Amino acid sequence: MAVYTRLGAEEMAGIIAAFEVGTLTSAKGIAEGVSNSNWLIETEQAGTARRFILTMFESRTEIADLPFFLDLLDHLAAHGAPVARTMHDCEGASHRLHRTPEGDKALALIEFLPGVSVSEPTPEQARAVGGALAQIHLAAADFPASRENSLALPAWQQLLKDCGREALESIHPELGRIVERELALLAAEWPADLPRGVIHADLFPDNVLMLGDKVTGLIDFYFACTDLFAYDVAVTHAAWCFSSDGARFDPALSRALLEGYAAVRPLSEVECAALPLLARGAAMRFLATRAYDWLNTPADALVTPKDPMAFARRLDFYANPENAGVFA
Ligand SMILES: Nc1ncnc2c1ncn2[C@@H]1O[C@H](COP(=O)(O)OP(=O)(O)OP(=O)(O)O)[C@@H](O)[C@H]1O
Ligand SMILES: N[C@@H](CCO)C(=O)O
Repeated sequence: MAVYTRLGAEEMAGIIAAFEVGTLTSAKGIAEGVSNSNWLIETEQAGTARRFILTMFESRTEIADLPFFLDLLDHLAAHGAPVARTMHDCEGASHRLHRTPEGDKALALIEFLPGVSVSEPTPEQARAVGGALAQIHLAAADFPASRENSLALPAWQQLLKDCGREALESIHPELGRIVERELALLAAEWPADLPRGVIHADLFPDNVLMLGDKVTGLIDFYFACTDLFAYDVAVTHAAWCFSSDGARFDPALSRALLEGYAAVRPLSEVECAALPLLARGAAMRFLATRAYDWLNTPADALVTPKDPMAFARRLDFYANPENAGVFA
């Protein structure tokens, strides 16, 4: 479920009126998603039905980061990337604050894009996703703002330290040892001088809308930041090329994703050479946040934490020298 804040009908009509997109005709809470509250909004304007997504940002998103995220959507859409534009309100603002019993929360109204998220991607779909990822890397080249990656190596180290070795070993007896070994290697060898720019940083299948083999929407840019392009390729590889439990690697998806990316933005030799290590980092990023959530989510919480071992298995795969050829 992902509607954390209740909005009454009059309240919702008032919110939508401020965006001047017509009269509200329906507002339905969206079940998917875990971080924010989302509604599918329908309005009628001059006899035409229009659809939008209303997002209320819950505690995980810093309001100070919203101009970066929302201006980025507009920039990418204006450069022809499959990304939803934000609807600006009557004062020209990309987001508004709304008073709720838990304090002021930010709201944004975003263009509705057609498409569904695939759960069993085909190689042709992976190829299209690789191409769309490269497209946003190129399209963001002249985006003027930047944002530090708040989930880079120092954050993984801190999150895993906060978990504690004993707690990690309660998830799996080997996890403490693996994390210690891998964090040391990543800290020693993380590349600093590869091409960088704005990256999505979380391009999982549930953040891509597709119709057949075509990408119709890249969504959920709320981890977007300025970091290595090849790291974003590694994140997307880890997210798309395995069964969701991480137990099975699919070489056809991997080949197609990498070819799709390279067809739009060829990777340099140094970027290709760094991919095996960056993929270990990508697996560690999701292992760290998932392990932290696994250990710190109250049993009666509305959301079920995701399995950290699914990314420990991917890490194991990427760390195995026999699999180095995957990125060759
Ligand atoms: N621009 C859009 N057009 C159409 N549908 C959208 C759009 N943005 C979001 N959605 C729908 O809303 C759902 C929830 O959105 P999203 O994944 O951004 O939620 P979240 O809680 O913010 O993120 P997450 O669960 O990844 O932390 C998506 O699965 C998708 O079905
Ligand atoms: N895509 C992430 C959740 C949001 O960062 C995961 O699967 O762990």
